[in-house]
Amino acid sequence: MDWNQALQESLSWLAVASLITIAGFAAAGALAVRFTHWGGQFWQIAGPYLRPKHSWRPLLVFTLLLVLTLFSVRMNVLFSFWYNGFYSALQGLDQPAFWYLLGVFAILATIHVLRALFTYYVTQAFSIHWRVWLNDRMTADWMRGDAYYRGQFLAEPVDNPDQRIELDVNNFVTGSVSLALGAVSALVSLVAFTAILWGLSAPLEVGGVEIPRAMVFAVYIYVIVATWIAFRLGRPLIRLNFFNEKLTANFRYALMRLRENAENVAFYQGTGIERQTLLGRFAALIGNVWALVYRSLKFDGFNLAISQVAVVFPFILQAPRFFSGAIKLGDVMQTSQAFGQVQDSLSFFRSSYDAFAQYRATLDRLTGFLDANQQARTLPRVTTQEQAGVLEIDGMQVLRPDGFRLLADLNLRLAPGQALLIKGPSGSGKTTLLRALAGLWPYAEGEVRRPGGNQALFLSQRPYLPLGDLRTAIAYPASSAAEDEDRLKQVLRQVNLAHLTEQLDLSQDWTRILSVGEQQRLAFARVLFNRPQIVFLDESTSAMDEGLEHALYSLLREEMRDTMLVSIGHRSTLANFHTHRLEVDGRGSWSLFEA
Ligand SMILES: Nc1ncnc2c1ncn2[C@@H]1O[C@H](COP(=O)(O)OP(=O)(O)OP(=O)(O)O)[C@@H](O)[C@H]1O
Repeated sequence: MDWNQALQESLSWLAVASLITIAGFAAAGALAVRFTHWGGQFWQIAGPYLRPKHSWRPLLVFTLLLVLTLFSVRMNVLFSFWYNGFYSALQGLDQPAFWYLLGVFAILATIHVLRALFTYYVTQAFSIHWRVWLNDRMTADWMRGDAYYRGQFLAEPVDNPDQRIELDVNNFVTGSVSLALGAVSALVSLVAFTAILWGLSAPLEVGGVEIPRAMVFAVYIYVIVATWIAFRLGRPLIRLNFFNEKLTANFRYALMRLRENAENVAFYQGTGIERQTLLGRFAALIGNVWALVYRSLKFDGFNLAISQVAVVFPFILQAPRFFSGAIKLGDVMQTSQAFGQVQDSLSFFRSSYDAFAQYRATLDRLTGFLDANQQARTLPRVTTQEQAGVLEIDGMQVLRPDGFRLLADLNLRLAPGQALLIKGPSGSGKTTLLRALAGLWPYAEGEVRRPGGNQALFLSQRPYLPLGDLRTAIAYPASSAAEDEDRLKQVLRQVNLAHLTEQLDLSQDWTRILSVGEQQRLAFARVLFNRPQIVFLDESTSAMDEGLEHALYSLLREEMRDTMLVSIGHRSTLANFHTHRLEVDGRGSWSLFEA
């Protein structure tokens, strides 16, 4: 190799290889997207990001990554020629060449280090931007059209959306980048180093038959046979790794559930049975870990042995020519290196089999998630029109998921300041009616006109406090600004939670700290803070005594005279605060009374 020409040659090699690789990659990518299932899935997830319509940047950066991958292959090729020259100089006791090649090495090594760091940075930046975009898309898609809630009504609801958003998005991005660049690197290295081996190999006579370029054929046969055996040995690892993830998740879920329900378990003194569950799940996990260990012993043992043989195999093949003086030490060393590179490149496809299987599982989970969200959005819901200052229900039918009719043909109208109390036996569909009015319940028909957006507030049976500080919890779903401080304190005092006024900025797990009754009072503070035109209260005072319930309803009526109320409640004392009463029997019939 003429090192004076190396830069120029390398640049033209890089230009040609880049053009071929980019064209080949684009063509292979388009074919995969068009004709393979996984390609289609990939495009469903990543298409909107990679399309130039969105931005040219991702495509340009990925192209840069392809070029950097080729650059890395070229560096390896240069190093292999450097080794050749260096060992030949040593063998020839050629001191000037020795020092000259050390100088060349300094340049090569500097470029190599800078290239590696730059490639690392660009790969990470590309992955991070992609992950940010994908996370944004997935969470937005999950929230859009209430898919996160309505997904439960699908025939096959998706499991663990949290895992899909957090873990699978990350795995998808890293998997896509590493598999794509790994395959390109392996293929280009394969071509480049096969060419080097081709140049270094001589014919070999086996049983009187002369095999031309025997070295190249020997490498391929060696690696293909080794790959096939390793593949057979390693195949069960895919299943074992899959189980490992699943069993770990099961164990972690059991631990998390115990933590979530600590108080209940403690009251029941149920630690014995909980421990049994934990140990049972852990035993399953550990059983699988042992299976992984035994399988890895065979698999890694074989791989280690093969790579040890691979150290000497090229030397053995080239030994006769070296000792006969036909080739130099440098050629032998370069042969060994090229042999290693070809072996690595071919091995990539074997070792990636596992990674690719996991990648396909990730694709399944992400596309399954997007499809389920889409289906959840297309589930029917009552037609809701936003209209200020009125609640009108026309021809509403509410069914159970099994088709049983809970409520038939409901019609009613509320004007500002009016209040409706819904009563009926347990399980008669009162909460479900509120779900239908909120547009959440898919098994309902009819038309609803009511205030929308922030002007309607639904307080559900189980109080909900978001993560974060207390001011966020009070203002929810609105956000609170600094100037709201006085109003926040005032509404807290109004609902008898004056002791919390100094803790507005404290981030705690408020659901755990506050009693259910206090959480219900906080929900009333939320109503007073947001002042909506209509409030739906589903047994929102169930944990309070009658006196407190009376005080809070009186407060609502005094402070928000024009607000419409729709309450569900069992206590007769509630009737005083409502202008209308709707009684449902849970079999379709209903009666409306005016107070
Ligand atoms: N997601 C669901 N899947 C299947 N059935 C459901 C679902 N949600 C509610 N149901 C059923 O619909 C019926 C009405 O439930 P709903 O919660 O509306 O009753 P309710 O009148 O509010 O009862 P309670 O007074 O006890 O709160 C019940 O039989 C319940 O089991």
